[in-house]
Amino acid sequence: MPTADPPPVLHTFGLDCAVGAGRGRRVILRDVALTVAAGEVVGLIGPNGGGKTTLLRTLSGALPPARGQVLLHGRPLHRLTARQTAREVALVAQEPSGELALSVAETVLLGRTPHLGMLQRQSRHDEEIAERALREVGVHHLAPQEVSSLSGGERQRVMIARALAQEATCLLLDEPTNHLDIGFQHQVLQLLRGLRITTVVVLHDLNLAARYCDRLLLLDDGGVRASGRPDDVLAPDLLDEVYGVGADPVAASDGTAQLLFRREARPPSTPKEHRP
Ligand SMILES: Nc1ncnc2c1ncn2[C@@H]1O[C@H](COP(=O)(O)OP(=O)(O)OP(=O)(O)O)[C@@H](O)[C@H]1O
Repeated sequence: MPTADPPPVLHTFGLDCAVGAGRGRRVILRDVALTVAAGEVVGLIGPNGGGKTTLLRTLSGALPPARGQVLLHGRPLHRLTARQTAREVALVAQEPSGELALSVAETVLLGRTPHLGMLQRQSRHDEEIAERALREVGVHHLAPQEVSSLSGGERQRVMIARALAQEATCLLLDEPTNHLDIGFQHQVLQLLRGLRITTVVVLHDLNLAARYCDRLLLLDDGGVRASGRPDDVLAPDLLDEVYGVGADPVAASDGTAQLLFRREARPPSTPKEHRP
């Protein structure tokens, strides 16, 4: 008997995403269709306030869907316990919270928490996984230092190491290249690609998104404006419409398509319908 293909790691249908509660509740995105297969790297792009973080938080289970569902390995995310979700999904938020008083080593070891039983302490095995994650991200030398003493870029890499220590099957990263110098931006994205873990990553740099993502989802005006291969999504006409910036595609020496942005840009405060 033929075996059925495994379900995608992430799948949404009829998904509306909202923030706030009660009378302050606001639907930010409507009808988001997203399917992420095992090992794929999908980039979320779009202008400020377009809903990238809101979608990422909904995919992580931190925000409940306003409508529709998120399926994780074919199972409705809202039916999983926080612990079950944390074994499968690691979210690296834009700003770390709460870990600043801990050392780097302790922070990364926290990534093992979903794998421990009640009152169970981390074992040597957990410490080895945490040490490997620190090495993979190139911050092993910072292990004894307090997170509060790190630079923005070092802190960012520690948070990625913690996500790796979590050994989740799906990584969700909100602007992981924020604060990183150009060398580390490429290093971190190369590392993520090399891990072959299913990844959804918010990126503002469209050239990094083109280079490192298999597919892109462009969020704007309350929904998905385009999705598909980077070459298709990063079409100059669409970028002009969404960002108000002219872009010329050029071939990089390694053959990947990159964008050269023109200097003139429409003022971002001009509503789109009134732009020249
Ligand atoms: N808790 C909240 N209450 C009310 N509005 C919110 C809340 N969180 C986010 N928003 C609003 O939701 C919209 C989408 O925000 P979101 O952070 O998802 O956008 P983004 O695409 O990640 O933006 P950026 O590129 O600037 O990080 C914004 O208009 C934002 O002000």
